[in-house]
Amino acid sequence: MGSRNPKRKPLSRKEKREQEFNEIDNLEAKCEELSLKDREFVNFYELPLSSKTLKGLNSVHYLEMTEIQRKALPVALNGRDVLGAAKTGSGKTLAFLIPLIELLYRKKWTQFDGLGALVIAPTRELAVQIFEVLRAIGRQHSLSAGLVIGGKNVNIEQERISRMNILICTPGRLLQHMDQTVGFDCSNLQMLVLDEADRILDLGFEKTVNAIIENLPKQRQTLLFSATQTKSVKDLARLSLKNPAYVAVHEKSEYSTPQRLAQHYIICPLPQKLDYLFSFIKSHLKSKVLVFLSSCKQVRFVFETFCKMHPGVPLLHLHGKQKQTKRVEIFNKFSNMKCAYLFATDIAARGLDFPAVDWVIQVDAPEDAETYIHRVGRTARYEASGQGLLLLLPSEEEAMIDALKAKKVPIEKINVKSSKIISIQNQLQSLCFRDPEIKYLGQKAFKSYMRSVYLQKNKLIFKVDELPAEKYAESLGLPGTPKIKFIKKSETKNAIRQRPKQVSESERTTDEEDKHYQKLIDHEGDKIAIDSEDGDLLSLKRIDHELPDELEQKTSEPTSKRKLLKATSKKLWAKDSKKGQKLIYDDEGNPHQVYELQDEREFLAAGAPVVQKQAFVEKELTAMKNQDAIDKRIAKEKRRQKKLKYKAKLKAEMEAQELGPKTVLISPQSEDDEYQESQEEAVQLDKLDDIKSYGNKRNIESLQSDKATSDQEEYDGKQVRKDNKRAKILEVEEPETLEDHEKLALQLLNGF
Ligand SMILES: Nc1ncnc2c1ncn2[C@@H]1O[C@H](COP(=O)(O)OP(=O)(O)OP(=O)(O)O)[C@@H](O)[C@H]1O
Repeated sequence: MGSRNPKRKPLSRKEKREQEFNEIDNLEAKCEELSLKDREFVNFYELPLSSKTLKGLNSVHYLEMTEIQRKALPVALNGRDVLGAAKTGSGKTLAFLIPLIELLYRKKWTQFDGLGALVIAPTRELAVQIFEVLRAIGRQHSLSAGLVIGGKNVNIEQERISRMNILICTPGRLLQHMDQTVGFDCSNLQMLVLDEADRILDLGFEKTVNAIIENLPKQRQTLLFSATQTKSVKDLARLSLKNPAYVAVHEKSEYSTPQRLAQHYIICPLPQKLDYLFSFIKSHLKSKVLVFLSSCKQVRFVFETFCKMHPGVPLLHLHGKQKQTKRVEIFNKFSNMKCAYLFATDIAARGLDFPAVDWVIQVDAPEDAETYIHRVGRTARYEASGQGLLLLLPSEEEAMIDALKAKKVPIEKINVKSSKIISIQNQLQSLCFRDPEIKYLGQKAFKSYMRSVYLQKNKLIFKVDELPAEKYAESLGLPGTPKIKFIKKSETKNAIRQRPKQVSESERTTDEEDKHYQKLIDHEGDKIAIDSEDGDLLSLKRIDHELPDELEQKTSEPTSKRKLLKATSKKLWAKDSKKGQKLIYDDEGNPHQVYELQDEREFLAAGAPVVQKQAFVEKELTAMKNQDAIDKRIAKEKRRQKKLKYKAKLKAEMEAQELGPKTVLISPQSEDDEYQESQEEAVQLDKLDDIKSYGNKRNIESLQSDKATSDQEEYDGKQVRKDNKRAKILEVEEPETLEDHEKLALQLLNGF
């Protein structure tokens, strides 16, 4: 007889704590030994990890480590600072989250110890994603974790933030809490992680990140991870790294991008970019594709117009000007879709782990090779394969390809059969013509594209002077080329002066795009101003751009009370400023005053006013009559063509069915309304199909009354109802000649 397993007595709280403390002592010793070992670990359980973390990893099926995890985890668990670099999609997130959880666990961190670890990510989406991974693998631990990103209610965050042990945040919002939230204390911080470290340490975030670091204790462990890692000594000094371990697993590999990623580029003239993109979509309807464009406005224009052209696949768009809830919704939606196109700015370029993306298309060239690598890395993640396609203008090809080759990106040129390209220019033109909002979006997209090219740092790739501006505007469907004016830095001083030094939190954005411009401006000697209706001067949004002291004083301290009053009173300002002028534009786009007076001498020379008036009236009358006659002829011809077409169709159908006597069913309708005509014609043809199957007059009558009823439901105008009541059936031999038609028309006019 086998003895039954005696039921184990559950451990008391004290016993549990003792067991945990034993485990921790054991782990501490093993982690210290890690520096001595030169052993390759393969599975997570081989590392000195807590049973809680191992359970968490197991629950999401992470068993075997990826290369970066194998190399970075032992070093980080040993307590050293780490500079981790590995290809996109190679599992860097776990390489910093596991040491973070383990460190706090080994230090027996409790809610009373406050903030123990900080993870900083460049975009909100990436922060959300990291938070989700942390939640998944850390669920067995009793540590509290919070997500601190812009676009959420700051007050709610303020209430909770001081209770958190781990924070995942974007730089702007974190600094805001450091400045404003009472009781937010970082003095006990044990670990700082920068994901996409090179991005966080670059110029766009420089001042914010410096200010954050000033608030952190120097005694801490720091981990930096990115696919394109910084090695700048200056950057490392800023972070006070101590003897960091540089773990770059793919540095020696032949290529810097994933092995299963096939990368191609095509040369595409600027005015044909959207044709190429649309043609690609039409021929890849069963794919999941991420499309990168250079600005929010580009994204919006392409998204709105392509939606209206119904390509036959779901379209989504993601950019920094959307509300946070919308951004999260789109992120989740695209993640869960099998076939869809997501048009996005560079906010989607780094770190995001959308599952199973088949293609990444870069419609607008990336600012540099690093950005290319991050964008294209949204596909072929972990063990999956994927494809990348880059569209380059002829002027961009040489320098961009050189830059990519220098960064070990294997990219091949392919040619596209011009016969396969669908031109959408006419459709865009008609959309812009019909919908002023689309036209407005198009103008904005045009300007923002030109602006982004102008602002690019690498002038060997981006040559604004070589862009075919007019043709590009035409290709977007715009009726004319929007005016753009590039002005020198000195000319923008006034505009700068008028900007307040600080911007509100709602204006602060982690939007890659804005920072990207920001960064570029810092590099540029010149600034750019766009001559747009909303005074779209390229202004600096970010808080870390200060005005020179001198300028600041001029704006903030008016020299007299009168000036102060004037500066703050809209009424006084409006009184002194010039009144606006109303202009009318002719067909050629030339502006005219609303009332333009003829030169008096010319007017008198043309004869007496009464005679002139008479001549004018006669001239206009003749013109009207002529035009009227032309219109009538056209309308008549249209009606005739339509009748002939309808008759031929009917005849063919009758013959096919051998329905006996030829019958034409006519109902009263307005001949002017083409749309209604065609609708009713379609209805009649449908009904006739039914008639044919019954084949007798009674059915025809009942169908006619059916039609009257459905017409009444559809058009609720009185006249239509009246007409329908009067509707009769007219059976005639099919008219063969023009006389027959006229006779039939007369009968109809005379009420049969
Ligand atoms: N050990 C593992 N076993 C199985 N899958 C893993 C493992 N580690 C990571 N992954 C998966 O690999 C994918 C990419 O991981 P992750 O997002 O961490 O990559 P990354 O290196 O940070 O990429 P990027 O450079 O683009 O930010 C994720 O879907 C993740 O679930």
